[in-house]
Amino acid sequence: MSGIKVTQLGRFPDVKLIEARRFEDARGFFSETYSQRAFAEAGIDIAFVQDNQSCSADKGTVRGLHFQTYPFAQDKLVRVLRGSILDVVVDIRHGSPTFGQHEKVVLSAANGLQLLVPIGFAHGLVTLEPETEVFYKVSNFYSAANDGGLLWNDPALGIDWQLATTEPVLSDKDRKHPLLADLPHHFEI
Ligand SMILES: Cc1cn([C@H]2C[C@H](O)[C@@H](COP(=O)(O)OP(=O)(O)O[C@H]3O[C@H](C)C(=O)[C@H](O)[C@H]3O)O2)c(=O)[nH]c1=O
Repeated sequence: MSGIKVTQLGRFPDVKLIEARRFEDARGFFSETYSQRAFAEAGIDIAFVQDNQSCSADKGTVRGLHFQTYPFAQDKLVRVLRGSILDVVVDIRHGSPTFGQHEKVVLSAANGLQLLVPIGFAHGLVTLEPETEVFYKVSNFYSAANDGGLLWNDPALGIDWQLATTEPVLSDKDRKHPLLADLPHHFEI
């Protein structure tokens, strides 16, 4: 049975940690990392339309916190091909009892864990090793006009990124996102 194991990530019922079976032998391993059938059988029936991959040369690289707004809002299925990340999700659904709260989890090539980040959550990561490669499927196409963000180190979020230094490697864009208090009501429940 190739099935997947699905568990909830912390306080967020809709954020799922997914473990796909690894068939190990003397050569290494094989894994069906994504199967529309296995995911649907586990209650995850999302039509992914685009695959993304990023490589970060340095440990301590922060990417995020990102989301796309409607009509290009995206669910994301994130995994690590090489190295490891601390993956962070923040509930940005106004009206949610957990609005502004976050959960985080280590995803690595070694643990093979995947994270399903649904629409309504901002997503970010910090690399824990050099040359870390992240792969993720998304349920809507890229739209620069709908590219949203939240400031990674907003004190109101209280995220411990476990950085060895105070300054991460960061894009100029990621230095300029709004604070949670100033975030427009892109998502509401
Ligand atoms: C996301 C994306 C970007 N691009 C272009 C736009 C920029 O010229 C360049 C780098 O984009 P960006 O700096 O937004 O890439 P990251 O900082 O890795 O952001 C991503 O990583 C964080 C963790 C996320 O969760 C987002 O899905 C995603 O925004 O690729 C595209 O052409 N298509 C795309 O789907």
